[in-house]
Amino acid sequence: MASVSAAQYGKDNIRVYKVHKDEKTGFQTVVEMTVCVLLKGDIETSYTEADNSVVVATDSMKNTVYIMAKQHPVTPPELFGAIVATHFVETYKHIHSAEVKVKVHRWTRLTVDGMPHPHSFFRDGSETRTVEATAIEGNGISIRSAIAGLLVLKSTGSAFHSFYRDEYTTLPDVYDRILSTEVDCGWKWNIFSNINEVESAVPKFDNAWEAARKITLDTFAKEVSPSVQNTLYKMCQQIMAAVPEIAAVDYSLPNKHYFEIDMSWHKGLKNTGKDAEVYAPQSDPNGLIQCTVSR
Ligand SMILES: O=c1[nH]c(=O)c2[nH]c(=O)[nH]c2[nH]1
Repeated sequence: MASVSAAQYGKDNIRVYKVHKDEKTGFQTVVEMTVCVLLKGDIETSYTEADNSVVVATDSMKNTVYIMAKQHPVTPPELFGAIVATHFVETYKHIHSAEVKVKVHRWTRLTVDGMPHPHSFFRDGSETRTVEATAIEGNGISIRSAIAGLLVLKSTGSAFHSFYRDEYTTLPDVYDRILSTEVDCGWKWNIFSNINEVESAVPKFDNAWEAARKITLDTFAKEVSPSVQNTLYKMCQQIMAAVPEIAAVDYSLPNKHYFEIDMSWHKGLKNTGKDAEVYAPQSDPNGLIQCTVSR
């Protein structure tokens, strides 16, 4: 008889919105999130014997996320994720691990007539702030914070040459190219023993996110990049130095290619090398450069 060697289940794509209304100033602040909850524990019999008595319904998980959002702060997402994850392992004796992913969508306050508007917002790009908080019974809470979907491009200040050449190589050395990527950058915090430790760390979460975002964008802009690999590593080093409480930083960067278009066939038009102005953006295939840097 085959046995279950790994099992988890939960609710994905739980969409939640919370508004904070400041009665004094009349200003409202909004948070929109997409949450995923995955539970592990003594649940094998639900798979092997149709024993639903061990199944906390995924519908109940959705309800729990709504109730937790009402009863607790939803910011920073690290704290909210840790609260929800801890709830599941503490509430159900047979659940030993809960992984909660919180993806925060951007609602940026509108400026109207030069003033921040009290209750109107716009979606500022597809970037999200994401958190994976995992509570494991007896083993504390692990948290990975991340920036995802931050699309950037530089029109010069990037090169790629002197790479390995063999009979499969057609790419020429390039000393001036376009560099574009969609940043996925994560940082793992040292393990928290319990929810109180996460609460004490609250001011650090926003600071780390701001530092990682600034370092990523500043380095992308300022560095003359010899490769995605090296630029990514320089970002990792700076984030590790800026946030002492993290154990590791990881990046996953697609290299979104922009191809030169040879127009010499049309009346000798010059559009390559230093004359390149019109390019063909490629949707696929793309390079994919990943790295994790630890202490
Ligand atoms: O920055 C780069 N890294 C690579 O590994 C690579 N490979 C490639 O074809 N172009 C690039 N660019």
